[in-house]
Amino acid sequence: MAAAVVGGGMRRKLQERVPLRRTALLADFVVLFLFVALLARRVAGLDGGGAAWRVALACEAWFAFVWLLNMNAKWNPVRFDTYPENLAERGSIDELLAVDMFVTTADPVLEPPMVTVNTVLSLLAVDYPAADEKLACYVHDDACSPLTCYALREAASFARLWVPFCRRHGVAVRAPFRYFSSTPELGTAGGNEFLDDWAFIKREYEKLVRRVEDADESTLLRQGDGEFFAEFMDVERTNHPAIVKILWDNSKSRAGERFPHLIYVSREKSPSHHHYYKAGAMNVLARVSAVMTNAPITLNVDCDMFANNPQVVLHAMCVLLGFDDEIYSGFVQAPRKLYGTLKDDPFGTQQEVIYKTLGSGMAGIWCTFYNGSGCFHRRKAIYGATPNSSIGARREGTTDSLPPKEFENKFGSSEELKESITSILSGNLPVEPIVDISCRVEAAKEVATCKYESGTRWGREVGWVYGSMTEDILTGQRIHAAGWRSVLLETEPPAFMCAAPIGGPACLTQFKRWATGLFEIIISRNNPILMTVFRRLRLRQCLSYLSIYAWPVRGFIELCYALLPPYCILTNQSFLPKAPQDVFGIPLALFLTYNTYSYMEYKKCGLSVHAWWNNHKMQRITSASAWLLGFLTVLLKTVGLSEAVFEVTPKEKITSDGNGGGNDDDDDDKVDLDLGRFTFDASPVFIPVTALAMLNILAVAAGAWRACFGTAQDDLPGVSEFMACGWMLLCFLPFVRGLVGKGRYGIPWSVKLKASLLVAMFVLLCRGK
Ligand SMILES: O=c1ccn([C@@H]2O[C@H](COP(=O)(O)OP(=O)(O)O[C@H]3O[C@H](CO)[C@@H](O)[C@H](O)[C@H]3O)[C@@H](O)[C@H]2O)c(=O)[nH]1
Ligand SMILES: [Mn+2]
Repeated sequence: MAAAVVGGGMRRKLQERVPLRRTALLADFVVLFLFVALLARRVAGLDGGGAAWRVALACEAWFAFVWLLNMNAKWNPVRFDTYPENLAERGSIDELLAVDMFVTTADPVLEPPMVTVNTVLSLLAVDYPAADEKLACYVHDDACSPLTCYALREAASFARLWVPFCRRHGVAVRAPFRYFSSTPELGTAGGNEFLDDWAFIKREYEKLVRRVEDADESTLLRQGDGEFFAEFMDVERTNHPAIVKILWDNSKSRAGERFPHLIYVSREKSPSHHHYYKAGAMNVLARVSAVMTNAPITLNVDCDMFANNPQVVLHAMCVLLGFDDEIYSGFVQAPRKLYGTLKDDPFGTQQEVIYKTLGSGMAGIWCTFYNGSGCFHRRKAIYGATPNSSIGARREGTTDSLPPKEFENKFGSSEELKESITSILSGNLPVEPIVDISCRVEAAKEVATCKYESGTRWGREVGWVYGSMTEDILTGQRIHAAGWRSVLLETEPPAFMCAAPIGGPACLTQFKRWATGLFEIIISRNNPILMTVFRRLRLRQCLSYLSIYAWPVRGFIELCYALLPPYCILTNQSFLPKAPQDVFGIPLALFLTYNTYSYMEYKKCGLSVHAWWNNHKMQRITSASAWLLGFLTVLLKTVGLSEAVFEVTPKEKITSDGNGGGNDDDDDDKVDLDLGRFTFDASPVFIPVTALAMLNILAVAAGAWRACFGTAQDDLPGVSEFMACGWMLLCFLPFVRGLVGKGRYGIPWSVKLKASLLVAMFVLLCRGK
C-alpha cells in the first residue's frame, strides 16, 4: 500500500499522503457517552413524560446518530502534499497530461461578464509546459448572451498582453482584478521597466473593463460586426440552437503570444426539453471538448472561481501521475476558498472548520467529495468507466469492444464523439491533441443539441448525474461508487478562490439549494446505502456521505426540538428535568461539552471565539430556514406540488479595489452600509425563523408573567426550558433585531404577518392541549 501511495519507485515522489494527528478523540467519546446517558434517562422516564418527552427522545436519538456519523467521517484525517518541482526530474514533459478547462456561467446580470472574464484570464495564464497545446478553455453560457460572448472575445485579445506579462514577471495572482487591486512594491525586480510594463497593462485592463461594461446588447447585435453575432440574432434564452464559437485558436496565433484555445459554447435550448441546469451544461462541455481537444483530464470551475495559484495544474498533475495506480485519483478536488471575506464570518459561509475536520477526515478514507468547482477529473471516470478497465484492450487492433449498438445507447450517436470516447476508454494516454479544432465546430454543435442525450445514459451512468440540485456531490458519489478514489488538493497559496455570498437572502438561497439537492439524493435511487449494497461504495464512505446528507433532515429535527421549550412553557410541561433534580446535570453537561468541543475546533483553525459564535448562530438560523425549506421543497416536489429550480447565487460586481462592493442599488442605505449585518427580503425562507423568534419572545414573556403573578406553586415553568428559550433568542438575535430593523435590515411586513399567523396557530394548538 505504502509503495503504491508514494508511487514512482526510485524516482522522486510527486505526492505524499500525510496522516494528521487527531487530538479530539477523547472529547468525541465524552460527548458520545453523554448522549447515551441522556437517551438512557429519556427511555427510563418515558412513562412519566408526556408527548414532549417522546419528541425530545426522537430528536436526541437523531442528534446522537449524526454525532456517530461525524465521528466516522473525522476519524483519520490526512493531508496530501504535492511536489511539482519533481515533475521535471521525471523525464520528458510529454508525460504531463492535457487538461480541458471548463467554466460555466448562467446569467449576465447575476454573474457580470467581467467576473467570468477574470476567471478565464486566470486559467489562460496558468503555468504549464506547452500550455498552449495541452490546455484548452471552454466557457459554457446558459444565458446565450451576446454580452458574455463579446466580453470573452475582448478578453482573448487582452490575453495576448496579459499572458506574456504574467509569464515575464512571474505574476502571483493571475486574475487581473485581484492583481491590480494592489500596487507593486517599489524596488521590485525589473525596476522601472517593470513598473512601466505594469502601468501599461493596467491601463489596457481598465480599457477592457470599460468596453465590457459599456457594451449593450442591442448595439452589439445591430452594429458590432454583424457576422460575429449573427447566431445571437433573434434568439431567446430558453429557445435557440447550439452555438459554438472559437474565440481564440491557438494554432493560428503568432509565436510569443501563444496561450490555450478559448471556446464559447451555448447549448441548444428548447422549451420542450428539460435542461438540468448546471449538470446539463457540464455534460455538454464534456462532449464538446471531447470532439474538439479530448484531453484525458478535465478541470471545472464556476464563473467566479479564479485560479489563485498559477501552478495549480502542476500540483494536480502530481496527484494524477503520482500514484502507481490510477484508481487513487479518479478526481482531485481543491477546497473551496473565499477571498475578501468579512471578519469573523458573520454569515457562516466560510466553512473553514468543515473543510479542516470533515474535509481532511473524508480525504483519509479517499472520499473527498466533489464540490462542483475547482476539481480535476479523469475523463475516463466521467464516462462511467471503472478504474483500470480498458475497452479495446481485449481485441488487438480494434478499439471497439463495446458492440456499436450498446455504445450508441450509452453515449449517443455522434461518430466523432465515439472515436474520442473510445480513445479515452482504451486507456492509451496521452491522447494526441486534435490539431485543427476549427473543423470540429459542426461536430461540437451536434453533441450540444437538446435531443442528443435522449435515450442515452448521459445524466445517469455517464457524465454529471441529473436529479439533484447538488449535482456535484451526486456525481462525485457516482464516481466513488464505480470504485474510484479521490484526493483533496491543498496548496499554498490556495488553488482557486471565489467570493462569498453576502447578506441574508443570498446566503440562505444558496443553503436552501444545497439542502434541496442533498435531500433529493437521499430519497432517490442514488442514495448511498443502495450504492454500497449494489455498487462499489465502501461502508465508511457511505457513512461519511450520510453525514453530509443529514444536513437537510436536521432542518426538520431542529425545528421540532426548537419548538419544545416554548411548547412546554405555554402548556406548563417540561421536557428537560426541573432543577435541582439530579439529572439536571446530563443535559447541561452535554450542552457545555458540545459547545466547548465545537469552539476548540475553531480555535485549532486559528479562528476567534466570535467566528465560532457567528457560525453557531448561523447554523441554528440556516437549519430552521434554509435546510427546513429545502426539506419541504423536496417533499412538495415528491407529491408533485412544486418543482425545484436552481436559483443562481448573485455575484458581486468586481471593483478595482479587489473586493466585492456591497450591493449599491438603494442609495439611502449607503451611509450605514454594514456588510456584516443580516439583511432580509420577502422570501419565504425567512418565515420560519421569524416565527420562532416571535414564539420564543412570547413564551419568555408568558413564563415570566406567570412566574410573577401566577398563583399555584407548581404552575412555575421549568428553569431549563426558560434558559433554552433564552439561548434560542440569542441565536436568533439577527431576526430579533430584524423585527424592529428598517430598510433591508428589517423583516418585511409580509413575512412578519405570515410568521405571526403561524405563531397564532401554534399557540392555539397549545391551548387546545
Ligand atoms: O442553470 C444553471 C445554473 C447554474 N449554472 C452555473 O453553476 C455555477 C454555480 O452556481 P452558483 O449560483 O454560483 O451556485 P453556488 O451555490 O455558488 O455553487 C455551488 O453549488 C452548486 C450546486 O448547488 C455547484 O454546482 C457549484 O459548483 C458549487 O460551487 C455557476 O458557474 C453558474 O453559472 C449553470 O451553468 N447553469
Ligand atoms: Mn457560486
